[in-house]
Amino acid sequence: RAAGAATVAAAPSRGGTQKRNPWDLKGKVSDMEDKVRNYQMKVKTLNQENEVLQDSVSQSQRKMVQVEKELQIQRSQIGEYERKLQVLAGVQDELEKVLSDKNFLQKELTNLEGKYKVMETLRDSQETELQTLKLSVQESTLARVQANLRDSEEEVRSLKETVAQQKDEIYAGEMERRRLHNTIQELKGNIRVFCRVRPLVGGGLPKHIQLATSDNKAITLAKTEESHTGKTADTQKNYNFSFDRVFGPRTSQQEVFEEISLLVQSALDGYNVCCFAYGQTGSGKTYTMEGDEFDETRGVIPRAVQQIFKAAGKLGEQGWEFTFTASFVEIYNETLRDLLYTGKSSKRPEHEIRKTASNEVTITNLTYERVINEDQVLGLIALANQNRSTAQTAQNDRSSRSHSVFQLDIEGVNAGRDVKCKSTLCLVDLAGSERMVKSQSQGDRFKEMTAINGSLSNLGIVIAALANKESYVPYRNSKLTYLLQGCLGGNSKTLMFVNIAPEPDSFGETLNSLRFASKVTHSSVCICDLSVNKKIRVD
Ligand SMILES: Nc1ncnc2c1ncn2[C@@H]1O[C@H](COP(=O)(O)OP(=O)(O)OP(=O)(O)O)[C@@H](O)[C@H]1O
Repeated sequence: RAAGAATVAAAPSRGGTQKRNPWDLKGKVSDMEDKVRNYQMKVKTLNQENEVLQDSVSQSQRKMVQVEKELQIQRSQIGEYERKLQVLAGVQDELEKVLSDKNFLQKELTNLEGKYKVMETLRDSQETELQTLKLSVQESTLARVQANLRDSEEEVRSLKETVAQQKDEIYAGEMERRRLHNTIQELKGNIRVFCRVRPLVGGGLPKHIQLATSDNKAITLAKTEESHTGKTADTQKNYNFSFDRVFGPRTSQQEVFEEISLLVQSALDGYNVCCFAYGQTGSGKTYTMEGDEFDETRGVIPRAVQQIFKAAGKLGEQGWEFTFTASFVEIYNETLRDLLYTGKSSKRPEHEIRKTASNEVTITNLTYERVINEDQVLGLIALANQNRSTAQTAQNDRSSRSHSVFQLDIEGVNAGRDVKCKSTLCLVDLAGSERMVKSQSQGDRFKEMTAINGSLSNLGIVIAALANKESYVPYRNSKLTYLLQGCLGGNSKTLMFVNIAPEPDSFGETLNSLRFASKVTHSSVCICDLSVNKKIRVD
């Protein structure tokens, strides 16, 4: 306002700076009016300006309020930012920490990488070293193994030589054993006769039969002859016989078999072996040959079969391989019957004895069964017995009147030695040898009797001819001897059991049996007193 006042004071008056005369009051009033107007103008202007200014002040105040508001907002934003900044500072601290951690880890990593590289280098060098070591170890091991191998080969070679040598020795020993065994058997006689006395049915010992206890080879049959006149004393006639062995009524099946087992061994050694049981019905032939089902009372056939398979198994260790073929045939009325036949009875084939080109005896249409063990053979024996008993029911007492022939063909091959052996073990249960009064026999019975007598006496003749080494042996005179031709004679071993019944009423038959057997064993020697013989009734 001072400036405004100054401006008013300085406002030009009319005529500018022309000074009014002191008198000129009018002029002076006009001037003053001019000045007031001027001032009023100026006040107006100033008021206007003031209004403008007040407007602008209120505007500015509003703006200031606005600005303050904004400032407030800004402040609160700044506060917000400051909080965020604080948070960010915390985050930054965290980040810095992480960063420093990262740096630390980075350093560690670099450190570890360095170490890893060192380790890698170490590993590489160690691997190279190991490789070198391995190679050298392998080489030395290889050399050692090769040396061991050479030693082992040498050892194996020498062992092989020893084994071959031992095998040779065993083989030579086996051959020597066979030779000696055969020599012993030949010394004992290729034809032997054993006598076996059956126990009395009620037990005890028969009075008319005396056995020599000294050597078990003699048997005496005593017959008391009553005085015909009554004036002289009764006389006792003794009939003495000697055989290769006499078995008393108490002899067990085992003891009997011990004697035969040597012959069974001969069969495996390649010699034909034939074992007969001769005697009247009920004298113990079947008991001797087959026995019964109990272990201790088993007879020759099951024991022989057991021994054969056992011995074959042992010879197998020395390179021998055996094949066994079994057959079982019955001869009844000079007719052959297959005891192993299992077909229909209506289709039962007929059989003929034939000789092959190699002079071997064979029977047409007969069952020849390959067997590999004892049980199989025992099964066949059971089948044969079944077949026999079927025929027996159809024809009473038939088995006593037929011969049954069990044959086991044995073939041995020792491929390593290029040797073979072939033999037959023949075990025969003969028909009952009792004679019948001709007048009492008619029809079929007569035919049977003739057939039995014929074949048994022919068997005696054949064995006697063989024992006497006669040039002609009448094998073909009966089916039995024809069938057994291969097993009798030559190097074959023949054993005949003469079974005798101990009952006094069998005296005649017993004497006949002993005479028959005696004829076989001492064919050229007559032991019995023929004059006495004439007095004995044999029917
Ligand atoms: N040594 C013995 N010990 C005990 N019992 C025996 C003996 N010998 C035979 N026996 C018995 O006597 C009876 C007749 O024997 P076995 O059947 O063997 O005679 P066999 O001569 O074969 O007669 P068959 O000619 O009728 O066949 C049978 O019951 C048998 O068990």
